[in-house]
Amino acid sequence: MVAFAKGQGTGNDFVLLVDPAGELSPTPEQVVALCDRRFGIGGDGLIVATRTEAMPEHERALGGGAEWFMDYRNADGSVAEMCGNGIRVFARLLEQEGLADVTDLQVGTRAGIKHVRAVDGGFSADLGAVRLEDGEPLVRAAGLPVARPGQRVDVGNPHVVVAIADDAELAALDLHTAPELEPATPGGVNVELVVPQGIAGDEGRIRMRVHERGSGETLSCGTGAVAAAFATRHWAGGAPNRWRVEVPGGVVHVDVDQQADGEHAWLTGPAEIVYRGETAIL
Ligand SMILES: N[C@H](CCC[C@H](N)C(=O)O)C(=O)O
Repeated sequence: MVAFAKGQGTGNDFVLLVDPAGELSPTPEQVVALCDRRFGIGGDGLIVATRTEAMPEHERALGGGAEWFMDYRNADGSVAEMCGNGIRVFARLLEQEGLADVTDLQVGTRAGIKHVRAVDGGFSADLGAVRLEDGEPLVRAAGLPVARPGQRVDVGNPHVVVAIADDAELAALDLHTAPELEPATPGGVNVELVVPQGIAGDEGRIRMRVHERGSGETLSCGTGAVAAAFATRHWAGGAPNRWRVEVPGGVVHVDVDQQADGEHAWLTGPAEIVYRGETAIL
């Protein structure tokens, strides 16, 4: 039997393993079994905490000088570069295990080293420079009256953000099946459907739903919230720098931070370890 933790951040939930020496190396089939909500533990994804030195050479290079590496897998067993909600829950687990000082933590990921800080009972993570990309794929979704052009956003993982007319149209979307993109994105893409809610003071507000690559509709997606904020800010003319993003599972905040290599996104929100157990799946 192998010990695991179950955690969540704004309803994006994860199975978590602490595997310092990288001995578990779960197969895609085991990830699917762990994330299955009937036959397994259940989760939108799996997070494995491994010492960067124990990761394969490619990941070790990406993880640089960070002591711990966040190895993220989607519920379908596919590997993703980054998980914005997950890195907060990852930090919470390291804190509870006494494995790291999380007041100011560097985490290795397949999208490079990320900086995480404990704030106001949750965590704030610098997800790195966010890039708006060319090409406006046409997006079709069940319940969306007409196909709409989407904005491609790179948050270390790929996203397409689509503006939705209003809350009623957002609620009417059926995201049991993945939105269809034209042209399609090789390897799949995370799709955020967003209703701008206006700007209050220096804070923009949006409401969104998300269909995640490799997991389906989730209650929240951290990198997706960043993508949605950056796309909406672009459509609004490049301001403001602070965004409140309401997702079905709660609220996260996105702050734009101009750094030498571009506009970074700080993603802030809660993180909770809900329970612990042992599994026979591994
Ligand atoms: N499904 C995403 C990874 C999980 C991202 C999401 N859970 C987040 O909080 O960023 C992908 O394949 O890129």
